[in-house]
Amino acid sequence: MWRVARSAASTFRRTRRLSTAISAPCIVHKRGADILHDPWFNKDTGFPMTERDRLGLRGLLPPRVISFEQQYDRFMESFRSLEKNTEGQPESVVSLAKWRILNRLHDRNETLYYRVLIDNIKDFAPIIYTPTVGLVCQNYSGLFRRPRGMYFSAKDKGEMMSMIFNWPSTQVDMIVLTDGSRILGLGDLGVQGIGIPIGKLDMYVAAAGINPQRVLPVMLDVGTNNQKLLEDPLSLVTPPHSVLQVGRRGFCFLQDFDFTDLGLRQPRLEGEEYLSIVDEFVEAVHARWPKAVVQFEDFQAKWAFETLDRYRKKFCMFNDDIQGTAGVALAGLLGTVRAQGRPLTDFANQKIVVVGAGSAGLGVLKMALQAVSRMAGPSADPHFFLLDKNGLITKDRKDIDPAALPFAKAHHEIEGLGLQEGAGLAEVVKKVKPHVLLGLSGVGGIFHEEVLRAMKESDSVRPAIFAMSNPTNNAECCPVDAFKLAGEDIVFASGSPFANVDLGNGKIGHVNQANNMYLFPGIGLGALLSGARNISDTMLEAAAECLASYMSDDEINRGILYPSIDDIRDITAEVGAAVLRAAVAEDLAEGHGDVGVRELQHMSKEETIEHVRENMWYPVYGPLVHE
Ligand SMILES: NC(=O)C1=CN([C@@H]2O[C@H](COP(=O)(O)OP(=O)(O)OC[C@H]3O[C@@H](n4cnc5c(N)ncnc54)[C@H](O)[C@@H]3O)[C@@H](O)[C@H]2O)C=CC1
Ligand SMILES: CC(=O)C(=O)O
Ligand SMILES: [Mg+2]
Repeated sequence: MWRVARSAASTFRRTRRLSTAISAPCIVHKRGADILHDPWFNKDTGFPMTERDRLGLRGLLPPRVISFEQQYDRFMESFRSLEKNTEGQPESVVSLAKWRILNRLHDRNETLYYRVLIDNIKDFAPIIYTPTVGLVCQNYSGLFRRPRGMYFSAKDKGEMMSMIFNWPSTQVDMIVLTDGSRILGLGDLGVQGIGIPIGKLDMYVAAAGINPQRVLPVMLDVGTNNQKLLEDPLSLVTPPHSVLQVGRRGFCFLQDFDFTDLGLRQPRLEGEEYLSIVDEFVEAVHARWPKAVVQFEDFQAKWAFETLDRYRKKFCMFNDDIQGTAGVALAGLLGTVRAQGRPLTDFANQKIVVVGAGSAGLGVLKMALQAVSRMAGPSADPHFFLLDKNGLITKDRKDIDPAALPFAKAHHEIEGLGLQEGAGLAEVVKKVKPHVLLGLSGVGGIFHEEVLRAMKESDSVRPAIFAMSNPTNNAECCPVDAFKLAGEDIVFASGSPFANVDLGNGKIGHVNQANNMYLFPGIGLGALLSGARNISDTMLEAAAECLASYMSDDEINRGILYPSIDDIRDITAEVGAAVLRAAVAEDLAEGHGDVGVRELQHMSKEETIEHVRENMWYPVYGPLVHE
């Protein structure tokens, strides 16, 4: 059994879980074919005979009962043969074929789907999350088969309070919401952006053990400013050739695809009209599920900041691109200080060039500034340099974004370096000689040869290059170029996964994945289990510190800043516990379920971690009981 196991260690982990997993009975209000068509309850051929009798399934399935393990093996076999059969095909073709086989299982049998996802997270995260999820969003209207999640459009104004009750689950714990306006580095994809909340919530189930019956992906469709979607509803954002090639290989067929965009065909709402839609949605959610945690995802910067300010004190919500990214980047930046053999307080002296002054870049700098102030006092003078598409941002910038103002350089700070307003990236890197170059620009390849070579002259013994933009093609540089041009001693991180680099002579250039996936599941889980009224900066700092301290000195010395994605449940349990404890300490916790605040207050750190672990859902076939 478990032929897919890649190592003895993972086989052991899986076997242990199998034998200790407790399968509580689950009440269903359906019978017969309705159960087979419901992915929450469907076990395919895995229904035991007693259950088939009890639920009116006898005769609706072939007679042989197939065990969960056999179903798992069969799925993995078909996945591996798909890999084999698509060898040599263009990468987009292979990725979409893999996404489709997983998506079909997701739509049919969630227990089996999440089990294969959890056990093979390293292989499957790049399919259900970045980078393939970007390709899926770009082609979403064509790939659409069954709805998943909820769609609230500008046309639903006045109806949302009743619409929210159309969702079939009585309890929802986690909601991921997008308006599709800035999907990864791919821009405005309108309603097609729904793939992102779905992918993020898959990570919530896999990493944080949120019960998939209690998650809700949401698309707020207020129109799109993507001319292609507006003007040419019969075309995809990317040409459908990849889909056609998959068809020729026999995995899907051209006639399967309906190339019609599925969203509102109108320009995006702006100003008060826009906000009134978001207000109505947030109030409807709060009315039905007052303790649900809401994650805002991939909103264009102006609305990302505005909605965060507007709701963060009123509801339990956070913006992943601003706040989750900031924590992951800060943890990585603290790791690079350790990798240089410096004490953590030296972070205050690091020269950091951030390229991209949007929701992510500004979020990172804001959190980094808070960290420097904690270390060196409020009068600390951090050495941060911020660039956007118009180059270095200084106080001379006309119409400067108020959110960027705290990081804009004054004339006297840069004149000694010979820099001025709007200086280009290569010039800034050559003159500043930064310890860290961090990209959150969404522009693929802007850390070009001249920039990377300039990093070789960094004042750091271990310069760090973070090319954090997603998906893969939007990364500011690839690791092979970074190690080749900036030197083998660099520390490297990217937002989407890349393979480690073979540097020859047995040396490996380690590629870290600096992605908010290491924090958002723990932030959401910790907030949920604490019953926090809202998500404070202290809770977010606790998450970042927990991630930063997770790695051993040996790993850090080898340039490994983040845990392996195989350990994502472990790190999420620790982050969740850190967030929970911070909420309790700050008096923001109200308890969750039958665990009240007093009980949470009395838990030690280890007990809190154990409590978080025990509350993680794990996919097993439990007995179904009809009511
Ligand atoms: N690794 C991770 O966990 C995360 C990665 N991201 C990625 O970061 C990227 C940016 O996201 P947001 O900040 O939300 O986008 P945004 O659209 O709010 O900001 C982009 C910024 O980049 C700047 N920019 C554009 N072209 C540039 C150029 N040629 N040179 C310098 N700056 C340039 C823009 O002026 C703007 O300030 C996206 O690709 C996204 O996928 C975002 C969140 C998390
Ligand atoms: C990872 C993520 O949240 C982004 O690229 O937007
Ligand atoms: Mg995002």
